[in-house]
Amino acid sequence: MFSGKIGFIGSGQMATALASGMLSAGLIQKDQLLACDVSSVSAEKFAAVTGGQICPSIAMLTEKADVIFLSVKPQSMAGVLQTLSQVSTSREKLIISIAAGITLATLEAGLGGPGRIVRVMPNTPALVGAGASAFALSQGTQAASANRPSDSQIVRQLLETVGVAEEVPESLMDAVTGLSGSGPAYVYQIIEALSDGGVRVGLPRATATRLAAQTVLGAAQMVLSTKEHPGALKDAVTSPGGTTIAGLHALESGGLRAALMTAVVAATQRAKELGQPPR
Ligand SMILES: NC(=O)C1=CN([C@@H]2O[C@H](COP(=O)(O)OP(=O)(O)OC[C@H]3O[C@@H](n4cnc5c(N)ncnc54)[C@H](O)[C@@H]3O)[C@@H](O)[C@H]2O)C=CC1
Ligand SMILES: O=C(O)[C@@H]1CCC=N1
Repeated sequence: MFSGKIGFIGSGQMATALASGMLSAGLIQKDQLLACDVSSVSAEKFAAVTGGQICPSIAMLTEKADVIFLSVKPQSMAGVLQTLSQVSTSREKLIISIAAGITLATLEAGLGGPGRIVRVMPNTPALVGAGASAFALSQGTQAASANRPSDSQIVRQLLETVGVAEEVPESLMDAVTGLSGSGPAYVYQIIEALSDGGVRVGLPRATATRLAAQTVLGAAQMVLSTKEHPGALKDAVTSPGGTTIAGLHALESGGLRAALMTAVVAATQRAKELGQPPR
């Protein structure tokens, strides 16, 4: 259980996934959840899905919340930081940015100096408790004291409630963004393509999609549970002269592995670009 209030500035896809995951896991109740958004459509959708309270302003949310997620697009961050820096109580709050590319230095500069600031890269499977997040702490985060956990412990608790969480040096946050932040979209394309393949060889669509998704889930669980190298697990599926090696040969001819590696590199590069100040 978490006893404080959690606020989201920006109540879109990722905020809704995190909030819903925390509620489903029983970490918080809906009366501990706040959000504010410039779009009333987005705010109302968040309230309808989560039951959280909508605040009319960033100032009001900041007064009430103990932990504040900055969950706007990177392009909207400068304006949010400017508004937040003018709310005197913001310096006491734990501020967690989930924006791709936005550095701790940019967050500190925008908020008027060092503070309780953390950079997190979550992903949308947090909605179903299967998220993969990484976080990097700024110098101004608080250590534990007799009556209070450290900011690091708070962030880890929030993220581990909705999946796995790794603390990483900030220099690796763009790489995390390119891999696990964007990664669910790569895997959805893989599942869709596998399903298309199943339909191509005669399976009904619903059956094909279910089998494809469960195959991805099962293979991922094998990697995590057995701790075997993925190549060794692949070898265990692959009979000499059998069906799997025929399929793997086709994947190699299509450049699947190179395409996935290039996707991670391209997304990492884009995260770096998003963190640059606009020209
Ligand atoms: N969608 C994803 O899978 C992931 C997104 N992120 C990061 O999360 C952040 C949000 O992304 P999404 O949820 O996908 O975007 P989104 O577009 O669904 O949500 C952003 C929300 O912020 C609101 N907003 C814009 N300016 C605002 C302001 N000044 N004050 C209050 N609200 C404002 C928008 O109206 C919108 O509802 C981004 O920085 C993104 O890099 C990180 C990991 C994964
Ligand atoms: O596409 C994006 O920019 C965001 C960041 C990671 C996932 N979605």
